Amino acid sequence: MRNAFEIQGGKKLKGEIIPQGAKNEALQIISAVLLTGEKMTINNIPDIQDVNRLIELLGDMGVEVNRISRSVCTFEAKEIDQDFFNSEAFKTKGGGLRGSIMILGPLLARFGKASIPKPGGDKIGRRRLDTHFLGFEKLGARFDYNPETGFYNVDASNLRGTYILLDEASVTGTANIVMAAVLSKGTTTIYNAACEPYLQQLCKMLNRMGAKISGIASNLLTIEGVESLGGTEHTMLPDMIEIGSFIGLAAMTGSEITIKDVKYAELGMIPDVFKRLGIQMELRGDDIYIPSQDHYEIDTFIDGSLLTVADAPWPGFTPDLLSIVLVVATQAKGSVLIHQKMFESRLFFVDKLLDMGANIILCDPHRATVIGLDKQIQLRGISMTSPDIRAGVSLLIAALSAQGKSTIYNIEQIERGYQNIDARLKALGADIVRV
Ligand SMILES: CC(=O)N[C@H]1[C@@H](OP(=O)(O)OP(=O)(O)OC[C@H]2O[C@@H](n3ccc(=O)[nH]c3=O)[C@H](O)[C@@H]2O)O[C@H](CO)[C@@H](O)[C@@H]1O
Ligand SMILES: C=C(OP(=O)(O)O)C(=O)O
Repeated sequence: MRNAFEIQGGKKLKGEIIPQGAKNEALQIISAVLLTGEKMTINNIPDIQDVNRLIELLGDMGVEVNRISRSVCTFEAKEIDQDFFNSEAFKTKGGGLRGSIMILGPLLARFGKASIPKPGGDKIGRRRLDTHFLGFEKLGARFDYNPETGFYNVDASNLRGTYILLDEASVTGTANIVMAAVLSKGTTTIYNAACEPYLQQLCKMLNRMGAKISGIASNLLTIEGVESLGGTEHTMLPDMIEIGSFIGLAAMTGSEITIKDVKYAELGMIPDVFKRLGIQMELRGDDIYIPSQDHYEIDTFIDGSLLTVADAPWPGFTPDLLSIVLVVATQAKGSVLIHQKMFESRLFFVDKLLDMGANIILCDPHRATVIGLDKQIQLRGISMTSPDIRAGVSLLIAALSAQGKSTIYNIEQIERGYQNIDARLKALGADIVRV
């Protein structure tokens, strides 16, 4: 199996790149097709493992799936094969990705019961699901977890709207509860709701299907339950995490890159965080143009103290881009403290960057101080294994900037979230071979 990339680093890249549709939005939107028996047409679907697995799972459940092209798919969830939920196939496939947890809300809303194997996803620390189940319970569901089978079973024949204060602003948790609430009786109020663009897109689509959700983009959602939902068409936003990854890639490799049609207004503080690392960029129409730059200098706080880049629930900075910020900082002038507040095992990949010659002090599992090399010393190519999706891309960026050859193993981790990444980077001049 060809599951490694061999990279000859040190080349400047040049050209235009189109971001894929957003992975984390796609997982919500595709789960939501279960809420109606009518036809749903979904555009700009990223052709990546996680999303393809979810689409396959829906097909196995009995949803009529028509893949018109790699990026457009129609779904009709007229009937669902309830026996499939007891099968080994469901255990393997459902457990294979984190996003599968979001079929629970729609299944509960429409069929009154659902079960799901403990979901997969990255090993980036503890990833609890309390918010999801506490929310379902508030709506009147009962759930149990069977440690022997590894299944969560939820029963909810009569969901009723209520006031829910989420114990944390969980992204997939909010999506799940919203999808359960749209068909519940009465009014549901969700406070401390996550409000990422993924969720805004989901809520807007649900409203087009006939749902009554207000407060979209805020952390207070009000949902008036309706009897049923109809079909609609939906187009995914460009993937903001991919856009951030490409900004980092351009800076680190000194490349001139234009990222096309980014939907800038939806990127929140992402461009500003990269600008504080000293990276120049220009908004041209709706494209981000990054000139080739040999140096970039990290800003300090106004009082002159060391800059900290930390994650926070939206509109804060997404944790999914902190690994990329970290790697880009290794070649900046100046220093920065990276504070990964949400996940406790997402910074350990810095060991690989240390092997490549980067100057980083891992203070504790959540914090790393990066002392930039200002491109005075290039990183060295090494062999490494990708531990998770974003660390994987960060290592790929490091390898593309490094002197000599690097090999990255376990690239499924990268490919579950980045579409055709080797071919797309090769088109910009990168030297990547799949081995
Ligand atoms: C499929 C999908 O969409 N995955 C994304 C989703 O995962 P997911 O929805 O699983 O992540 P959650 O938002 O539930 O939580 C992520 C982590 O942050 C912690 N937490 C969360 C909210 C909060 O207010 N305080 C807090 O500490 C949680 O305990 C957890 O450790 O959101 C994460 C956080 O943006 C992203 O990294 C994932 O890429
Ligand atoms: C952590 C991520 O994905 P998942 O939640 O699917 O593991 C991610 O997209 O960075």
